[in-house]
Amino acid sequence: MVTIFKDTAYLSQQAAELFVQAAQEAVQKNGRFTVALTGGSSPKQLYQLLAQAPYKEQVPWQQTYIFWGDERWVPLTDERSNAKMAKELLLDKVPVPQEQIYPMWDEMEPEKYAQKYEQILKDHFQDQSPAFDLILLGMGDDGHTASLFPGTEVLQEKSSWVQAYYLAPQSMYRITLTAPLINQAKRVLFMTFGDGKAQALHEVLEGERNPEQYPSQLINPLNGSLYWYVDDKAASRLEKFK
Ligand SMILES: O=C1O[C@H](COP(=O)(O)O)[C@@H](O)[C@H](O)[C@H]1O
Repeated sequence: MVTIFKDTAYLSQQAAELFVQAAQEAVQKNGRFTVALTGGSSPKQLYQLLAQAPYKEQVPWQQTYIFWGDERWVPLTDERSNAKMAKELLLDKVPVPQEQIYPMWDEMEPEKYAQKYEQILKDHFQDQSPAFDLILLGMGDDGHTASLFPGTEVLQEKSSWVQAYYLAPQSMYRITLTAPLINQAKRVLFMTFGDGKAQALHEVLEGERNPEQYPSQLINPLNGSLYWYVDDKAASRLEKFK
């Protein structure tokens, strides 16, 4: 489902509503809410809203488990860290138990940590299917999402849940949930704003299938719902969805 918003404040408000709904439903059904956060600029307003009334009081934080969709492989004190941003804008301001927060970082080799993170997820989901209640995603101007970048090997991944790899153009390691795992989610929400994303958004939603170039095309939950919340700038090249 694609929803086009005139302003990003309203878009983020609707994203906060969806977050609350997903959290309340999950807790009512299964006693806990499992969410993967995203990094980048797109979720910042959402995180600020969730840390304030009325949303702060509506989310069952004590039953919430926080994971990440991806991370730049930098310490948690580094300005580029997706976890640092979420911590400062949201997690330090809400009563989510510390032991239920799983940042994607440790003092070890990234590939080893990817295996460890996968095990953490296996322990969390145990014998249930690894279906996040909600995964938040952004999309870069190049069509990447999470750390699924154009032309990278991780796009071919069919079985593992978490992968880390060196992203040469950025001279850094990245760690990411893989598309097969993301696609198990009950809800996936992309938030995408700005002119810079218009071409990629058009290609992802309306272009020929080419996930090697536009990895966001890989995201299509098997049994869940896919939401695209976009602003009118990002939507400016869409034809079918207007
Ligand atoms: O590097 C990243 O970029 C994407 C997109 O970021 P945005 O600034 O365009 O919202 C983000 O979704 C991802 O988590 C992050 O690692």
